[in-house]
Amino acid sequence: MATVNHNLSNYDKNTIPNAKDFRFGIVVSEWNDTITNGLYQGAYDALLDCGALSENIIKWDVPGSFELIYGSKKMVEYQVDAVIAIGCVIQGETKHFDFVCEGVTHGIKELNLNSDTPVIFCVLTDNTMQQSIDRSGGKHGNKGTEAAIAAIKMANLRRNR
Ligand SMILES: Nc1c(NC[C@H](O)[C@H](O)[C@H](O)CO)[nH]c(=O)[nH]c1=O
Ligand SMILES: CC(=O)[C@@H](O)COP(=O)(O)O
Repeated sequence: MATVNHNLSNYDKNTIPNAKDFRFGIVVSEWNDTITNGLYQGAYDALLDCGALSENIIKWDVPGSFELIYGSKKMVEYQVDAVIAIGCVIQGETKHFDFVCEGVTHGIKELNLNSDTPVIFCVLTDNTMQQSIDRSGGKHGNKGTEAAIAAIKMANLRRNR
């Protein structure tokens, strides 16, 4: 279901495990930082709202979305319960968009396959800046909020399965 038809940023805390015992690593791309900062704030606020402690949320910045791969790998080694990789890739004039999106998607998939720590994909891949604005605290919600909820659920699955 497309985001425009369903704002997934609204969550019911009664359906989400308490996050008080989990440590989270958040890796944030500096490209399009007005967007990525909005995504980070949405994720941070949701983690706290669901019981996470601020001292258990570690934030690292990387230059661009492609560097989320290495940054997330290093964060996994930091012994957190889940990693959130935050980026915003916006179509430019060339095919570079395609390669960055494909690369970061594949890289984060590999991290999930090859480590025991869930890495949540919170990378916007948009055609326009407006689409990014709408999905980082705008009319279509905040993908950072959604990523935080996914991180809590996956950290809980990792702990209890
Ligand atoms: N155009 C965007 C980029 N490009 C930079 C790459 O992510 C990477 O940092 C560079 O290729 C060096 O390895 N990154 C974004 O996050 N968003 C963009 O729109
Ligand atoms: C995703 C990108 O790297 C892209 O925004 C860069 O813009 P351009 O394709 O015009 O060089």
